[in-house]
Amino acid sequence: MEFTAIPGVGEKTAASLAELDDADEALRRGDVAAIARSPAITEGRAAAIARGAIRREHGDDGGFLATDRAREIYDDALGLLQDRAVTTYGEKRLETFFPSTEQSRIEEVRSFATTAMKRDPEPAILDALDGVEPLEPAEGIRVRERCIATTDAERYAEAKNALPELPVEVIDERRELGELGRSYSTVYVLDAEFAGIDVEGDVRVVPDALEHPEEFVPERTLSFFAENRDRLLAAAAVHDAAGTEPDCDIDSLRAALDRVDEDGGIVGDEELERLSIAVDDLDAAVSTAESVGNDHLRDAIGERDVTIEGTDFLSLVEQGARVDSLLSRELADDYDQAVALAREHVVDSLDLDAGEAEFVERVFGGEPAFPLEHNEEAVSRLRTELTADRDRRANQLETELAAELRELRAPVEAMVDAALELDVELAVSRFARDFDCVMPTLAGEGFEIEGGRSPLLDVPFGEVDPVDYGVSGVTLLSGVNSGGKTSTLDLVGLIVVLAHMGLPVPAEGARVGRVSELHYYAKSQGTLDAGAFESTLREFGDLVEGATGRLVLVDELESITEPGASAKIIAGILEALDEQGASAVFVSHLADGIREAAGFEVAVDGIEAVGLVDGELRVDRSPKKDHLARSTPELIVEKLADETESGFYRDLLEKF
Ligand SMILES: Nc1ncnc2c1ncn2[C@@H]1O[C@H](COP(=O)(O)OP(=O)(O)OP(=O)(O)O)[C@@H](O)[C@H]1O
Repeated sequence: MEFTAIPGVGEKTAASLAELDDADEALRRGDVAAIARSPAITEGRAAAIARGAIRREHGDDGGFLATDRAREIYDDALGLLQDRAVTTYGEKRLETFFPSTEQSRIEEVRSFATTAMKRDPEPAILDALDGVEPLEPAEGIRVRERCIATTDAERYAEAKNALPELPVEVIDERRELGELGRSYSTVYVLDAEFAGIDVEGDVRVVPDALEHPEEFVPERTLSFFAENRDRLLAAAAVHDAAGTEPDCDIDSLRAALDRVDEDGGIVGDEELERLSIAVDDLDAAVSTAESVGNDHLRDAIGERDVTIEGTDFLSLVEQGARVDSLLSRELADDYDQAVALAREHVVDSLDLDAGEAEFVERVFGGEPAFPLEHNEEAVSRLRTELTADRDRRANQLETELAAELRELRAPVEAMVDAALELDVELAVSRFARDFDCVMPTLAGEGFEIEGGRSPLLDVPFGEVDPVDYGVSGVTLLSGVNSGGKTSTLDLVGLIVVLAHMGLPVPAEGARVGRVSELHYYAKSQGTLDAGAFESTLREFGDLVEGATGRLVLVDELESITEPGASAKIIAGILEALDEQGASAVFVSHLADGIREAAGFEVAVDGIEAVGLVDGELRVDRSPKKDHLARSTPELIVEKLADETESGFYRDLLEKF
């Protein structure tokens, strides 16, 4: 796919997308997590890019939500869905659902939503989802004990690129390989001509290393699993709770994770643990061994009567001769024993094997002396030996485990993706259950809603009265104050938006005709000044141009100017919309005036008060078709006329 062809994607973002493994697939599926894995793309931006890509694929021009209020209704719908997602991924992924004009897109989401609605959002699954997040690649790995070596400058650059975690050394001659062999626990040589070379250390000739670099940095795989451990276990728990079968064998995954520590190191290998402890405790062991030897010598000397010949004594006094000579003669056996004790302590306390013990021979020994002292150079050689053995052992185990884990990499990614996708499905399912939704039919003109209940009202959802309402063509909606006219428009807007998103709607039944654009105008706050009035009129002028296929919802447009002028303007707009076969619902208190001014028979529906109880209106929330509802003032005058003898109220009533 040409990424720059996606709306909102420039050269820079396209380059970031190109770095993804399978950007086309991620964009097609709206996989926000995969898109956000690309450098410099946040999750929020990823959702916008995915939306752009989906629009492009389905040929959607993105113009469905044509006004601010229409966009607000969409935002509210999205908010209700997002409130029901557990993961941030789920929230972002839901943003890739948008009302579309294209049948193919609507069908795609409808089939997703139909499956989703069957899912049972059990609390155990929702709890488990809490820890699931998209997997992160391991970063910041630096390997110091192994290196890559090559004689070729070009391969050097390739190696740096393919294996950024390892030091890469350029060598001129084989002698240098020996030096590297001494400095690193393992050297990987890229040049085939060194095959069979015999140099000190662990030097391996691996000419095809750059073709499968991950095998040479097992840390990459191990860190990936270590860093994502919680997410992986959470995703596994989601599948357990949901009873779904992920692609990956969860038992193998758990067993493998038990073998990796939180830093990506190996756990549970006795030999590696022995070597690691030996390296760490070497200095302490040598120092204690020295004390053990010296304690022995001190006791031996203390218990001994030393006879010193006169000449020796003189030579000691006159020439400052050292006591060592005396020691070697008098205490040779005790000294040997002290050395043996010290060596034994090092070997035993560090649990050294026979080969390593040989190095200890050189740590304590030599001519008898007091106090007994260790040979630092020998300690250092032992340390180098133990460290190299430890690193080699670790590398061997890491390589083996990483090879096993690499097999699991794709399956665990699929497992986490499936868990995250389940969150999106469960959000849709919870939305449908919380608001008693049904899948609408998309057919015909206008809309027909049965038992619709808006979740956007300021009353708890349980207390919302169901509304039946259907419109085909152009209609005025009249009704008492606070009867629910605005709420009805909101309900229609919400159901039309959700239906065009491919999602279920909060109603017992709904048929929605496909529309090309939703124009919803909220009630204006008071009369407009001349300039604002002119620009509003221009807006409606544009609206009625090419209005076929549009659904227009307008709330009390009369408030923009004086009632007489308003009625004429509304009548003119309705005429234009009617001529073009658009669907429209205009809420207005000026139904009579509009009808008079209109050049065609304008349909009027009404939200009727069923009575006044304790000064409060009781209304039937479902608009009556072809019925001009009586206004609140009329109802009150009627009440007064009924209650009193006064002819004034009866005369007043006559005037309505
Ligand atoms: N279907 C419903 N179920 C329960 N309560 C409702 C319903 N519809 C509206 N209401 C309540 O009535 C109130 C007024 O509704 P709304 O603003 O839609 O009336 P309106 O007819 O547009 O009023 P006005 O003529 O003053 O603009 C809402 O705030 C809500 O509390």
